[in-house]
Amino acid sequence: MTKIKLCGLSRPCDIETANELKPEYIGFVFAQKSKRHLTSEKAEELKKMLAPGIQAAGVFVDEKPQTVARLLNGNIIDIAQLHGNEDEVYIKHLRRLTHKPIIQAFRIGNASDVINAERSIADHILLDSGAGTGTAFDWNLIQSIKRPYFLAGGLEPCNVEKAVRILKPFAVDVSSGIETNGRKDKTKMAAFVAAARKGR
Ligand SMILES: O=C(O)c1ccccc1NCC(=O)[C@H](O)[C@H](O)COP(=O)(O)O
Repeated sequence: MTKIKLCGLSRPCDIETANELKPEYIGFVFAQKSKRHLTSEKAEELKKMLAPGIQAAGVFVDEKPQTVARLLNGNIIDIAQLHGNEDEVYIKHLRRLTHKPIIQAFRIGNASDVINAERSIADHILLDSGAGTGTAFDWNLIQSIKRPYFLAGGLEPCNVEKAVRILKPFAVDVSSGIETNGRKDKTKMAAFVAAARKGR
């Protein structure tokens, strides 16, 4: 059954909404240049509010492995989402610092990107068009992928049901599609979760 990840939560009211909607994952963005960037102190405060059973992913872009491991081992996040140029050497290094799971994100522009994603040594792969940009990649490129994946990029309440029904991803991941004027929108979050569940 396709799981749901609501990414880029940054306010207590976003966590309250997530606790009501019960997605399997939420995401905190630690990428320095992101408009959704959170400090570790803020993330810790929000994580304490999060209902048990919802896992918090931390989104990083080429962050020091020690910083990622500190957040994982301190239970501020439960899973690391690597969204930069992190390679096998980086992932092996991070694995020596923590036993927590790792998602590696891939930008899918052609068939070789899909092959690279399938070969990842990370626990999970996430297929995206960019980095929280709200645009979709060509789903035809992943019609015959064998490995389970998080589907991301341009998902919205109006297209997620179809994505789940046709592609049957391990999980769907959304950020821009549940925002209004750069803030998470409770109505859109609820509509997204309902539509994703309808497609299961
Ligand atoms: O959200 C960001 O600002 C961000 C910055 C740098 C790296 C990754 C980032 N976001 C990742 C995500 O929000 C999602 O995993 C995914 O890209 C979905 O984004 P969207 O297309 O906006 O739904």
